[in-house]
Amino acid sequence: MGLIAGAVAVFLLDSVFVLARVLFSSRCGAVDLLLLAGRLVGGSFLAALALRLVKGRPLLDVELNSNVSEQQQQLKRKEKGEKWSSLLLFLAFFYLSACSLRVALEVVTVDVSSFWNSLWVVIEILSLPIMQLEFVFIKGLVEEMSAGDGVKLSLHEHLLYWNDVENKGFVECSVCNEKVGERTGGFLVVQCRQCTGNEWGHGGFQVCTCCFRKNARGGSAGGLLRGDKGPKHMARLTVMQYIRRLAAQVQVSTLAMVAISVACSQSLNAYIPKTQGDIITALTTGSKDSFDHYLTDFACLVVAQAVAATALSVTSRALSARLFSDMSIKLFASLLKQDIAFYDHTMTGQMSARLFNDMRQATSPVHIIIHDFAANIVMLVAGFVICLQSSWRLTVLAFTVLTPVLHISREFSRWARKLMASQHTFICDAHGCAIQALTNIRTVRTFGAKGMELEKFQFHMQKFKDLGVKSAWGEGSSNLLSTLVQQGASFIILWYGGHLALKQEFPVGAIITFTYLWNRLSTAFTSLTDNLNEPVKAVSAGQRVFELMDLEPDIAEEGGEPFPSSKVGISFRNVDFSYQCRPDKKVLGGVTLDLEAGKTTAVVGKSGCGKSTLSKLLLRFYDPVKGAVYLNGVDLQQLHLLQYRANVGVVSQDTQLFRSSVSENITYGLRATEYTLQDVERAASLANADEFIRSLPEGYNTMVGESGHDLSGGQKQRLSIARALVRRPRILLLDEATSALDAENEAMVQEALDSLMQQMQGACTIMVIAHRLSTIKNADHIIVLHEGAVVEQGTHEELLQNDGNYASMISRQLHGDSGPKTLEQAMEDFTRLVEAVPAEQRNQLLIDIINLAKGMAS
Ligand SMILES: Nc1ncnc2c1ncn2[C@@H]1O[C@H](COP(=O)(O)OP(=O)(O)OP(=O)(O)O)[C@@H](O)[C@H]1O
Repeated sequence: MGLIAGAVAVFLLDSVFVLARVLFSSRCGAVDLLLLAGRLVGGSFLAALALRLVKGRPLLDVELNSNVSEQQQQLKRKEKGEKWSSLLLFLAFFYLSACSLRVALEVVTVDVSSFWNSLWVVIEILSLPIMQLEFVFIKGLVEEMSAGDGVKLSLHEHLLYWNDVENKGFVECSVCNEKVGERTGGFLVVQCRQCTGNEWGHGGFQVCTCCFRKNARGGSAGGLLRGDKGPKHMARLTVMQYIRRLAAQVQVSTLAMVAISVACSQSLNAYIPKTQGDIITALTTGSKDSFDHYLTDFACLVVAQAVAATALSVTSRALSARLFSDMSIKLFASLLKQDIAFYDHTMTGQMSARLFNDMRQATSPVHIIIHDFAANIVMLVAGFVICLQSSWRLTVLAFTVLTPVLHISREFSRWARKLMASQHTFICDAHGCAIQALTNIRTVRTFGAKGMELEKFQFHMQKFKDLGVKSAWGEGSSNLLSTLVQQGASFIILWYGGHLALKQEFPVGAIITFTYLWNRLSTAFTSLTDNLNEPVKAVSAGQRVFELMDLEPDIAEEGGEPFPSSKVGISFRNVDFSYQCRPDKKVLGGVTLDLEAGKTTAVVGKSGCGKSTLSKLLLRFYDPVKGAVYLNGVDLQQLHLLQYRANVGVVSQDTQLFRSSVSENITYGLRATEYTLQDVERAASLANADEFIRSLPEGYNTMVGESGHDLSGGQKQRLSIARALVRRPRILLLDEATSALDAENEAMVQEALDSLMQQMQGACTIMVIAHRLSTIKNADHIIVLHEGAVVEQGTHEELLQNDGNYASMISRQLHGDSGPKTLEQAMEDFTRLVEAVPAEQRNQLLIDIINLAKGMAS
């Protein structure tokens, strides 16, 4: 409605101007009448559009084949409407620009000595911005009318319109971050036009019908932003909001210093041509006193301007550096504190791209905002005032040309924004591809997938290049047009000002002032419009940076009850759990179990039955979808998570090491005051790792390569066991990882694990995901998981007697999957087993086997 009211008001105002011109101007010739008629017709057209809009009728009723779906009809209507609207807008733009120039040329020749003439001139000058406003409203209405019918989706407050993805190939869905369009299977996209409605067309809300449907079903759709409870949506930033947020990161005193230096340096810069003009005028009139006076002023102004410009440069650079560093720290802190569900859905490349590329892009325009925006705006305002002082006629002429330049630049910036958004997506894809391949380089080489990875990278870079070339051509044409229009203005100044000067009606110095100033103003204007894209580009990067900086995890690590000092028992009660990316697959269903305080509980079951998921819930990487996990009767969600995790020791299957010394890897996460060197060596000895660590070139100070690639699997496991031991945990989670190790390493790791469990026995509550019979058998309690449910539990003997899942699992372990073996085969296996165990442990092995056999016989 605002658009309609504005359009009608502008139309009425313009009609008044046109009528006043026809009635009161004695100079109205044929051309003027033609132009005036055009303005009236344009205005009527505008009013007609407004009326059609009020009646709710679309601008173009497109005849469509009745076979096509309603969605496709809307899309086609919109496509056709957009073509028509581009043509109409092009015509309106040229027509109104011609009208403005004609009015300006006429106004400057009027003699303003009489009151009526002056009044007429003021009215005509006021009509110039009205014409521009008329264009803005025509544009708004045409775009609104040609948009086709919008749809109302529950996830957004405004009407959404079908978005034509065919021209670009794809767009990114704002909800699920997926690329949507013909390249990805043709899901349709809807877009909010009101949210995109700011002047740079920024802030698009695009949602694909695929993800919207999933979203409506409460599914797992969602983009990068998510917490433990599901996807999150952040409001889109507008350019002004982005600038305000950037400013909020900076101290007020720094901002004030920058503002003062901008104001001083630019107003002095605008005033210098005035003094230069005055010097020339003093020369042409032969006034020595004036000449000396203006020359002294000139010298003082130049020095003051240089000092102010230096202050500006120093403060703005210092501000950029400080902003980049402060914001990077905040973003990294935010990336570190997210829920595990967030990392499950995010590629490392995506996160590092946000931390480095987006951060650089988001903060880089600070320099541009200060130097090209603030400085140029001050220059334009100060210059405009000085221009008006020198000659209002020349000012009217010159500034009439500026508005078309602004429109051309704005149109280009809209187009370029779309290209840049696509370019950015391709470069992020390429980046993600490269990081993934380099992180997993050994797998890539093992599977001979080098060529395939390169092809994927090439595909994205090729797209990036194509869009870059297209953008370069567009920029070139836009520059050509702007330059021609600008130089046209310089020509008009010289032509008109020169004629006045020849008639002695205008001081030569004023022409010089005007020409110098116009050069500075047009440079300021060009640089302002050239850089219009920069904040837009930065807003998308800023959006990505700020939304991540604002993202709060659902599972808070701080706050809550302290860890109890007594022994801890853990119980799962009716726990249901599914991972967010596979919401339909229930990984755990109604799990109820107890890990008794100070006892060892073994969890056994087939691969994929949910054993590791249990330990992840225990670490509170995720919260159960239903039910709860209790520690001494207190829900884990009520505990201080950092304190809780500090008391849990973990030995997992995939040991992750960092690029630092062996001892730093063992004490990872502990502060220097929390351990001594003896603690580290003791932990390493108990973990069977001391000997191999001492054989390394620099012992405990040897640097471990990235991801520990220069250590064997067994050595890494033993370091991980030492890491768990040195923390003196009260809860221990062991994921027996012996399958990937050779016999010798396996024996050593097992020995280390046994020693770890022995050390912790009694003082520590242990949950072990067990594969080895001796570990299972020695556990105080055994829980058998099958397809996410607890199917049996008890001691080894009790479970064997049950003759259920556990008994058949043990039997499979002993006999292999191919059924009972012959006595000879069994003896061969037995001999191999005995040989694999270190000599000093063979007796124990034989005793274990005899006990087991007795148990089975009874
Ligand atoms: N982050 C995840 N996102 C989605 N699904 C997952 C994730 N982690 C595990 N799963 C799935 O959950 C199920 C249980 O996995 P879990 O790792 O708990 O099994 P497991 O019993 O420990 O298996 P294994 O003994 O082979 O380690 C599997 O089907 C697995 O594919």
